[in-house]
Amino acid sequence: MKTLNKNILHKLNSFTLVFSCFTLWISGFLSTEAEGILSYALILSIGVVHGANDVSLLLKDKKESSLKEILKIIFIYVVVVLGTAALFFNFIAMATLLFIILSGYHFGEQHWAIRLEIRKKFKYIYHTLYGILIFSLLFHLNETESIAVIQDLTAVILPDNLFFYTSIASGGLVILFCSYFYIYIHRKWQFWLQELFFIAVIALIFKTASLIWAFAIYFIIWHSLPSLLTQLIHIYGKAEKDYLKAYVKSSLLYWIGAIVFLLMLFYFLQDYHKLFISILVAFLAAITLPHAIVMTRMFTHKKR
Ligand SMILES: CC1=C(/C=C/C(C)=C/C=C/C(C)=C/C=C/C=C(C)/C=C/C=C(C)/C=C/C2=C(C)CCCC2(C)C)C(C)(C)CCC1
Repeated sequence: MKTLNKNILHKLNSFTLVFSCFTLWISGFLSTEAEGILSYALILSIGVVHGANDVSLLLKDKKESSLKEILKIIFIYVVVVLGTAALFFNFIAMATLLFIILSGYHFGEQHWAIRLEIRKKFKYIYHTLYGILIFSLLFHLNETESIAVIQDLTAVILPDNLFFYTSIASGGLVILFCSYFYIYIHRKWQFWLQELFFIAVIALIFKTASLIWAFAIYFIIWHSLPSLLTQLIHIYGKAEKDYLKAYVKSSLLYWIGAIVFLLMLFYFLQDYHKLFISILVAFLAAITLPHAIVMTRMFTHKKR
């Protein structure tokens, strides 16, 4: 998959910024409870749907998509999800750390793969660093809440200021990489200034909103919707209303499967965690690995 066409990218950037401002504006009218409910509704609808078409994405490269082939992919996917969940609960602290790093890579890849072609030897490390910067800012700017959720999830009490230091370290490394990319790949200072502006907007959202609302805004507006657009272009060649309908239709069963899985996790884990958000993190951790693999395959498609 190539970087997005300039026109489409321009529209996507404008949409992302306008909607981010809109969500910040409406949060002024919402109570904390309403913000929480809206966040979970968005994460479990648009957020989960953006990963529910992974089977179609995998089948896209195959010549034939027989029922046997579909069932085989679903079987492997379910095994990876259950295996990750089992690993998560047996080594919860280590698994949470790995999950945050993998999520960083996945979020960084979605942001950059459509904007800039980076050579393989830098790509994985840079995408991961960028995502770690995003998570560090989210956790640092909502420090008390983040430390409480991580404690509820893993029983580990993190020191104050940890995320301040990870923000500085990842931010410094991202700036180093960007300076290199500016010199050797893309000598357009307007592009880099715009990226700096995006980081400032994201930090403002994280500072103003509660933890779950800030995460939901980033996850939906900055990650899931751009991912949906990229997937539509990859599967159908264009992002049009009818294709979106077809995408949602073919995602439906997998979406229901994922929600049933979340309900099962809730049933088994409710006595172990005080906060629902901890169960949500465990759920996302279990379904992220296969989804991240499918997305990396999609982004590297054209090189095969
Ligand atoms: C196909 C299929 C399916 C489905 C799937 C799906 C539906 C997917 C999705 C996917 C997805 C949908 C993904 C997502 C991702 C996400 C992410 C990557 C996130 C991350 C996050 C984070 C890392 C965070 C965290 C935190 C913490 C840690 C603390 C504080 C709070 C917070 C939350 C911020 C199933 C299973 C049924 C099976 C069959 C096949």
